[in-house]
Amino acid sequence: MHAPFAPSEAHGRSALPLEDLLNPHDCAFFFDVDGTLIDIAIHPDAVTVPKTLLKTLETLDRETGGALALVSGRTVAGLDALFSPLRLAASGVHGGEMRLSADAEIDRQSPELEKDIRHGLVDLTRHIEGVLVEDKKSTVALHYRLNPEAGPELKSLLERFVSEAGNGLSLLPGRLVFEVKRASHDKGSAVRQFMQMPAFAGRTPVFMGDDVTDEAAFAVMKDMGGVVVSVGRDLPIADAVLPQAEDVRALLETLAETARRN
Ligand SMILES: O=P(O)(O)OC[C@H]1O[C@H](O[C@H]2O[C@H](CO)[C@@H](O)[C@H](O)[C@H]2O)[C@H](O)[C@@H](O)[C@@H]1O
Repeated sequence: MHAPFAPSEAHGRSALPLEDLLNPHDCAFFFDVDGTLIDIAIHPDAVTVPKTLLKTLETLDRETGGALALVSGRTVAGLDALFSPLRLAASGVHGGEMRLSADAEIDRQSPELEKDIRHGLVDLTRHIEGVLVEDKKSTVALHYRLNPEAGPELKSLLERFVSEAGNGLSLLPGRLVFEVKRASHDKGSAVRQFMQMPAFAGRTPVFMGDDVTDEAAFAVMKDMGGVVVSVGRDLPIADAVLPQAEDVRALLETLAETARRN
């Protein structure tokens, strides 16, 4: 495991490593997926979930009594397919879908985006080479990983589109992606809902995330006395910083083993 790149007391952080700071039996765990649990890939469908990660998550979920949730920009159905056969509590499309426990139904927080909006986004960006449109119905992700130079043009087109559409739409930047979504929900609203559930309530919330899209949840951690673990970005709000997803996986393996033994 790499050493965290900001292990000292910068920003008032504890010098203790996370494996010593976090007692899994007292924590509620929230994990962003892409860039946090799994490595970034060139295409949304090209990611892989290591088998060891499945085992680790299964153990942590069991040992915490279900106080563990995936909180992602992907759909919950997409998360189930990726993490199969594991099924966990999950929030999808940036708080737009909630499954409050592993065996619950998926609850949609707002209506799907209208067809003319979704199709309008395809038309608007068709001429930009290397832009991939991922239509998740509740949100539309416009990826430019295949052509990073397209970022500024894409951003300005989408800002105008969202402002002209009105209708409570917002634009959320991510890792070489812009997502058009409703403003009414985000990862912060998702985490607040989980924390009201019996499996999560009364525990210390811990959110691990790598992206701008995780910042709403980071802010909620601060309101709730929780712990922010930032992956790959040294943010003042972070209680700890880990360099990359493989360091998260190694930390979780240690925590799962600790939980299993005690
Ligand atoms: O909130 P997350 O779980 O981090 O999901 C955010 C978005 O992740 C996916 O896109 C990102 O990962 C892809 C695979 O590594 C990468 O190719 C892309 O450039 C990234 O933006 C996913 O496709 C989106 O739907 C999620 O919203």
